[in-house]
Amino acid sequence: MSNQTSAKERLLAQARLDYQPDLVAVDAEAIARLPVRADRFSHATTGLSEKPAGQTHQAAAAYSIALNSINFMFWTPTPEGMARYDWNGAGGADGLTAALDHVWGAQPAPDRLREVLGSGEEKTVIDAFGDISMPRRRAHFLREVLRDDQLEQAAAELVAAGDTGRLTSDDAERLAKRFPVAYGQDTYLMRAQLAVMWYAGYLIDQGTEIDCDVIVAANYQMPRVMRSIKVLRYSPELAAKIDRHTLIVRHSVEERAIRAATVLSTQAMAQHLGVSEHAMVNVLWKNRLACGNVPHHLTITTDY
Ligand SMILES: Nc1nc2c(c(CN[C@H]3C=C[C@H](O)[C@@H]3O)cn2[C@@H]2O[C@H](COP(=O)(O)O)[C@@H](O)[C@H]2O)c(=O)[nH]1
Repeated sequence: MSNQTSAKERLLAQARLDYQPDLVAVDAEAIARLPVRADRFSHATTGLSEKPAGQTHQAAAAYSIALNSINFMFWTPTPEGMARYDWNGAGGADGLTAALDHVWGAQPAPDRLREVLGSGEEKTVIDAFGDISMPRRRAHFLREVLRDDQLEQAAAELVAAGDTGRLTSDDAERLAKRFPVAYGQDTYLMRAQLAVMWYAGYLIDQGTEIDCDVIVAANYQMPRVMRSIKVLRYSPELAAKIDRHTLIVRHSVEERAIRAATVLSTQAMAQHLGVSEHAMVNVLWKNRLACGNVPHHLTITTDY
């Protein structure tokens, strides 16, 4: 592993180490049978262009970074399994986005966000987002991101990277280094890459050509979708655990196996279909509600 040059290569290498096909296997034959329909694939449209933060590249980058610092775990364990996060009728990440927009207000710059959520106090998160899991952790993440002019500096860096026409996992790794608490704890850089992908999606919506090279699959929705389309094959024991809503411990062999298989199958599917990995994940993400009530694995984590 001496000549790894990019963050993406490092995270693919991590996935190969964590891969446990006895627990979760990538089904190469199922992938080979996927119909090639390149017309269905595109970048993620996030609606950021229509928001106040969409008025400038700098503000859009800041929004992408702030939002994704707390884009994780939209469920809470309950005796029956779990309860999903909801904000005024919008569920999961969509609910978070709606609540964040409310705090952000009408100005492009993140000043109001800093005013309302910069203190690091748990109560500010509960007031802004309602009944959400891990409010203390989210408050700490926001405090780090909103400290001094760190967010503005990180946004300026992302804008400069975007100006080169190419955004990659290396830009996500830079975010993880700048914000070790909010972004630096995940070996798969899931939310950091999502931040980069949001900004890339914004630029593409603005008509800018961007080569975006990230893999944002290691969350709880992607493995669920991939299981339902049979691209991932779970061991009967692990499948039963997930179906029974048994918690899967963070960093356990099982959790790492799930995340690894998700990353590797994203790469394999994208290669088979001749599309980028972010477009691959985006089409699965958009169709995640179509796989009915297949449960997702429950890991208490701030990574995704
Ligand atoms: N690959 C990929 N993963 C994504 C996103 C998003 C937010 N995007 C949308 C929001 C508004 C716009 O329409 C965006 O498209 C959240 N996640 C991850 O999923 C999990 C949340 O799932 P649920 O509980 O069902 O919302 C959580 O781990 C979160 O980190 C994405 O776009 N791509």
